[in-house]
Amino acid sequence: MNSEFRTGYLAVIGRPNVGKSTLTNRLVGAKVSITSKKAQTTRHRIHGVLTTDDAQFIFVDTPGFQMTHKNALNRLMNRSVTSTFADVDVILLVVEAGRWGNGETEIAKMLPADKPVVLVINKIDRLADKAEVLPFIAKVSGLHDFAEIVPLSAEKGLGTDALLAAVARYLPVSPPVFEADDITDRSERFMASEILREKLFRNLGEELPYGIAVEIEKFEQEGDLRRIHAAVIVDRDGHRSIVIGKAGERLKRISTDARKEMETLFGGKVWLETWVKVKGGWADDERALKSLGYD
Ligand SMILES: Nc1nc2c(ncn2[C@@H]2O[C@H](COP(=O)(O)OP(=O)(O)OP(=O)(O)O)[C@@H](O)[C@H]2O)c(=O)[nH]1
Repeated sequence: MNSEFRTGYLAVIGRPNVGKSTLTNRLVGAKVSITSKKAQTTRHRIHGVLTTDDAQFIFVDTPGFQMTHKNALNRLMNRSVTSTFADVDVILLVVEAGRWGNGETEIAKMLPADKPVVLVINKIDRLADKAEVLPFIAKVSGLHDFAEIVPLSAEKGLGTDALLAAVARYLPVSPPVFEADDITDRSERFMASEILREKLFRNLGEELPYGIAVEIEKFEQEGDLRRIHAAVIVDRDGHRSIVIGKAGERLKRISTDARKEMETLFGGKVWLETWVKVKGGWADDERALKSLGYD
């Protein structure tokens, strides 16, 4: 192995809708491995891993920034900031070409001084003339001491290699944490739980109970069909109704969103059964939804 191999943790942050998910998915794709070679040094959940010849990029979840809820930033300021930035090596702040608004100003205030922040200027495909980005770069470079500024289009895949090259420099020299190509159904299982978790975050917004977790209890494959049994685990009985929603509608929406994304990712039908479990005891009688999807 390359003795200069680098491995590090990255947080992708930014205002809602700037393209964080598009960027992360473009970089990571479905290639996720959960076989850790050594103890994880992060408290974060891993969103995805990209391994190249020279480096391993480990993308961590940044829930505070993934919520579309208008109070997401307040919430983040109150309690998530430290944990979002703890343990990562590089922060990728994503903005849209030509747009630096209040959201960006607020986020910039929270950036830690001791971590490299790479500014990603996304959606440059929208610019009629790519040179239009130059005055914007000049402007934003004065707003924070960015380690690098990289214009790109996450959707079109333009400039993403340049981003990786720019980011790799800030990762510590260290062997990979994850196996490079170990794509097994365990990794699909992992992706399934991450997708469901993300849908919970999105749909519950500010109501997201503390300590909520997802457990994939069964993951079976028959041809192209995957049968997945997932439990959403909450701390207290009162949290269950929050997740389930009126007449089970919320959990149904969450599960449908999750199933659709799983089907796209896995390239086949998914039969997803989801229910809510209160930590410490099963609540099968309250099983919210029996079978979803596979229509
Ligand atoms: N034109 C263009 N659109 C993009 C690009 N990247 C993302 N988008 C679009 O921007 C919208 C938001 O993208 P997401 O990746 O969901 O943004 P996000 O920052 O993850 O959003 P939240 O999860 O709500 O915080 C989607 O409609 C994307 O298709 C890009 O490079 N160019």
